Amino acid sequence: MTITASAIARDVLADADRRETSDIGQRAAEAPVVRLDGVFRHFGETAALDGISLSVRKGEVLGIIGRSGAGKSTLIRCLNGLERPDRGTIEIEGRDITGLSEAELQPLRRRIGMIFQHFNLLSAKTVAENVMLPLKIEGMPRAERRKRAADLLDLVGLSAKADAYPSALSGGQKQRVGIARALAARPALLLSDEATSALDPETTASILALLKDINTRLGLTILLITHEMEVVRGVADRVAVIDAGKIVEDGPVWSVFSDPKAATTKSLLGAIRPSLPPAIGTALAAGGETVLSVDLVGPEAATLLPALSIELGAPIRLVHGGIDHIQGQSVGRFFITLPASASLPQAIAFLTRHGAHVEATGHVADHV
Ligand SMILES: Nc1ncnc2c1ncn2[C@@H]1O[C@H](COP(=O)(O)OP(=O)(O)OP(=O)(O)O)[C@@H](O)[C@H]1O
Repeated sequence: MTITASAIARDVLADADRRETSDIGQRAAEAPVVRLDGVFRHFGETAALDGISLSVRKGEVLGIIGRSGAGKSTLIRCLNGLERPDRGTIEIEGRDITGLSEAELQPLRRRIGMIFQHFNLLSAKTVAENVMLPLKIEGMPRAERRKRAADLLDLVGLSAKADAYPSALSGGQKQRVGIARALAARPALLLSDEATSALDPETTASILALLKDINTRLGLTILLITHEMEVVRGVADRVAVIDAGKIVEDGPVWSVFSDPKAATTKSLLGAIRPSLPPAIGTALAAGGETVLSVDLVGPEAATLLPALSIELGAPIRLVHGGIDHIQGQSVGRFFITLPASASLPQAIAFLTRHGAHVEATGHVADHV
């Protein structure tokens, strides 16, 4: 579905800018939208958060990924003030929220729009009424609320469903309503808590495309909490991997995907990063073949293998892998074998000279 640029996009942007220079002030304009510094939250012996330091810049989409029990929910609860850290600071738009009273937290919570796995829509209210609810709580006049809800439903491509009830919507449509509602109060941050986990892959892709569209057109900062690398890959600029309450890896998505360092990252990437199927590896090794795994990021990923063939004067065989495109980068991961006549050291030297990371497995000695 294509969502055309609408007045709401300009309106949300203009409003966000006004807030920045008036309500929040110059300090906030320069500060990250979210900043955590040395945040600890222990439950007895369990370190749910074990010294988390993290910043989310304005306009950035940050994916926080971790397995079950890694500390994601505790992090979310700390961000919206439902949980207080034992130690450390949490700043939202430059303001430390850790010492604030419940009353002081209320306006700050409105700066964070949230979307959830199970949508959390009110079943007795129509789609438009659900979107208007945060504005009603804010005290916005009814006519203004209706106009803003209509604009937001236009933004998420659901104008035709304004008067429908949630029970008449598909999961993807419900999440679109959730997104419209989360944006109603013009938040500084959209916090997505496993928002696509209950959706099928196609609907997930359309929701991620919508989030990316909103991020691009409105400059909205988005924090995605997920256990799925596909979600991070689809929409995030940067990914932070959380494990046992610690950030074990943090970097641009293309970089982490092409060269994961932490064991947790490698394991989480397992399903979507090509790895040589064991049966193929075993068969090749039994046949005395050397398998090279070759990782390369950049435009050369597309030309590297033909160039290697020319260098060696012999055909090489691609047995697994290919080129992925992440954040505009070509991320190549290939598994190749060389003919027995080719020089393995020459191949490795050539690939390394062209910036590839190479590992040899199998009957390496046969070639040397
Ligand atoms: N209120 C609590 N009391 C005791 N232990 C807790 C509490 N909340 C969280 N924990 C523990 O802290 C750790 C982190 O939990 P958390 O719910 O933050 O993980 P998670 O990454 O959100 O997991 P999931 O993806 O399964 O929701 C877990 O070991 C959990 O058992």
